[in-house]
Amino acid sequence: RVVQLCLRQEITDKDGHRLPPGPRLRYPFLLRYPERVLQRWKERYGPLLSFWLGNQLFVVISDPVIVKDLIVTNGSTFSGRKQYFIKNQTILHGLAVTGTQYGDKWRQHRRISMTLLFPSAINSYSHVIDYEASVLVRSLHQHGQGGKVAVNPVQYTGRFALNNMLTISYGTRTDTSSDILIQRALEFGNEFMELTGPFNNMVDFIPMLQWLPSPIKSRAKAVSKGLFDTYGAMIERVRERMNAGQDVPDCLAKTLISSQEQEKLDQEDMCMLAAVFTLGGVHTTSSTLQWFLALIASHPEVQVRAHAELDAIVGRDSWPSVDGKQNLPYVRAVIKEVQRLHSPFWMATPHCTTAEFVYNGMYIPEGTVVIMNCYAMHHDPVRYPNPWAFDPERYYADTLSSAESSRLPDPMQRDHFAFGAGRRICPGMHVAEHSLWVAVSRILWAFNIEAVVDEPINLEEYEGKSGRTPLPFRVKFVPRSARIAEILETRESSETGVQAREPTEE
Ligand code: HEM
Repeated sequence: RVVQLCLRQEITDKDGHRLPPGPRLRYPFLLRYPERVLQRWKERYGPLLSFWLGNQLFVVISDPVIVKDLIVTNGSTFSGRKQYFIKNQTILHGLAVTGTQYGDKWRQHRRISMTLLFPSAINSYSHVIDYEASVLVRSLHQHGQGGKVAVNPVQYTGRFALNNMLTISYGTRTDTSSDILIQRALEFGNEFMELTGPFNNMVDFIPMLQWLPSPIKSRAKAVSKGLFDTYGAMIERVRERMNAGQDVPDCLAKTLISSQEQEKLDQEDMCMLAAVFTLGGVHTTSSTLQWFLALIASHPEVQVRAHAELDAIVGRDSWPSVDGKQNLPYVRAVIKEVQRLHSPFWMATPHCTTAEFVYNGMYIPEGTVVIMNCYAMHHDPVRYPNPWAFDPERYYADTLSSAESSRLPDPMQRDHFAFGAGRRICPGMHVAEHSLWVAVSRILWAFNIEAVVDEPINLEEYEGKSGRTPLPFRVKFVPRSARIAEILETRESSETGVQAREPTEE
């Protein structure tokens, strides 16, 4: 019996189809950097492999064509979510779109959140993202004392991403990067990413452990309570403002409150729907910006090329416009290359089968967790020659947005898989791309981003088990022109139309 518990279980369907090949042992969890293990297994067992963690069967896809065949074309079978004990049951209570089982509730919650995330909806708040980008660049300039002092960018990228999400979710923003709400939201985000890796928690795969008290269970409960308390209170604040007849800007909370009865949403639904923008959109966008800064400071030759393009097309008297993407193909390519080389999620978010399926003679049972192995796909030398190099040139001629690219008939032509695939593809991808564009193009326009002597930036290791951020690092933001401070000054005086939080709640 003990041997059985340690060995792979070979199961077949009624026609004798076997599972995709995989390692002979059954594991209780996978250690840190599981993508490296999966890469080795991919070399050994091929682009569709299977393995067991405790009682859970996983299938790992490392090939874009198989992703398309299974997750996109057969989305009706491959769009479930495993109800992980820690992530989905304890923290998210099976909600928050990302944690919701495939079905009517997921459809309803995804539809509601999309009302704020469609490209047409973004137009109504793109001026806010524009404004937040100027706050970001100005803070880096000020706190970096014009390039004299090295800066750890985490608070600044965090505030940029958080304010964008707070605006969309609650029509509000925070004023300083040391604001307690920013700290708390970033801490929740980091803790959530630490606790919710797809392979790390033994308790997710050995059910009897779920009955025992454990530090990880306590931490998960604390995050869950924090999410409900913080975001629930913020919804109530919007409700109070609406009840008092105040002019509340259009935002998710307002949509939820206005349609609460019609959509039959309870308080848990509302909290988790509102929380997901902050959970899904802040850590991801902020970490992509941090990887951008880590990579660009480590590759001066890329920076020189980007600056040459900016000088030739935009000049130094005004900065890149919100819709100037098509005129700056190299800067646009830098963003895609950052997302390829350092996607925040190497495993996307695991899908789960809602029925059994046979693919090329291999059996995938109902309830199998299906992993898109972005790490392997993003480092495939056939699709990306010299795959470990940071080389934006490879995307120079790619004029498509990531959403357009995800719909290409040939999956080998898709830009990258950082936003996942199929029916669960990231609904925030339009706003994420928009935010990344304004932040990256303007930071590049404003500064030479320089590594600090004797402080090497680590591009190999990272923090977070589900979402990845670089280890702490510092860079210098050296202004590229004497007029930058003046230009930033005039830009930041523009109106946002959103409310800063009341100081009493700091
Ligand atoms: C660079 C930024 C971002 C990255 C890399 C990213 C990545 C992802 C990935 C990989 C998934 C899983 C897709 C799948 O299951 O196939 C996902 C899902 C999701 N993302 Fe994003 N995301 C980003 C920004 C955002 C933003 C800004 C929002 C909200 C405004 C957001 C909200 C969501 C939601 C709600 C889901 C769950 C979708 C579902 O299960 O149906 N994300 N994201």
